[in-house]
Amino acid sequence: MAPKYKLTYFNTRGLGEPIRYMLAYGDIDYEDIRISFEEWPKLKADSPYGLMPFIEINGKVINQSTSICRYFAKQLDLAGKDEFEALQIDATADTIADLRHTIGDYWWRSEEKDKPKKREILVNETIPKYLSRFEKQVQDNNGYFVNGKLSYADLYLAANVEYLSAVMKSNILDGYPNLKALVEKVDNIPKIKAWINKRPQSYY
Ligand SMILES: N[C@@H](CCC(=O)N[C@@H](CS)C(=O)NCC(=O)O)C(=O)O
Repeated sequence: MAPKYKLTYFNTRGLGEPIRYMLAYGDIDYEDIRISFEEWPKLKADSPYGLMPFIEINGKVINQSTSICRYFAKQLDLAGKDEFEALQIDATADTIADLRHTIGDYWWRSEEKDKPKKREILVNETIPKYLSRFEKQVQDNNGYFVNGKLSYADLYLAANVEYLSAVMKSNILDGYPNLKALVEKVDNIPKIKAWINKRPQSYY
């Protein structure tokens, strides 16, 4: 029997969307549980490490969004054909997660008075540092992050772009044509496209 999955996260894209992309790509059935910011404090103490997202798999609860993506990626043949390819894919996804964490720190965990300076550093230094390297990697790999074929790192970028662009209040991929083309390719995979068309609306 197919495992029973329940994914719990805020009603945002944020750290939940990469997992939802994997589930959509694999056409995997799951319960998409969305917790409001008001409800969350009541649930926090009973969650693993007081953080979301987490997934329940046949009654067992597991945290860490990127690990959960990788778990599904392995089942969907998106995690590499051998150990070295898997390492390249994992390193790419973890680097995207690093960028997301830095942007998240600025937006969610900074004092208002510090935000303008932090934003300036992000826009002028941090984001270009990451995206220019990603751009070259995709250019060198025939339109994908690793070895010219789709992997979960590609889905991971695509699933993060709207959230990060919402935080930065501009499309973070402007000026990076290879990354834009990659995201468009991923978002046009029929099962991903169907998910994008039916998913609940959210700003972040
Ligand atoms: N490394 C973890 C980070 C989890 C995390 O920071 N979750 C944030 C949401 S974006 C959270 O639950 N914040 C609520 C809180 O701190 O109460 C992952 O990728 O799953």
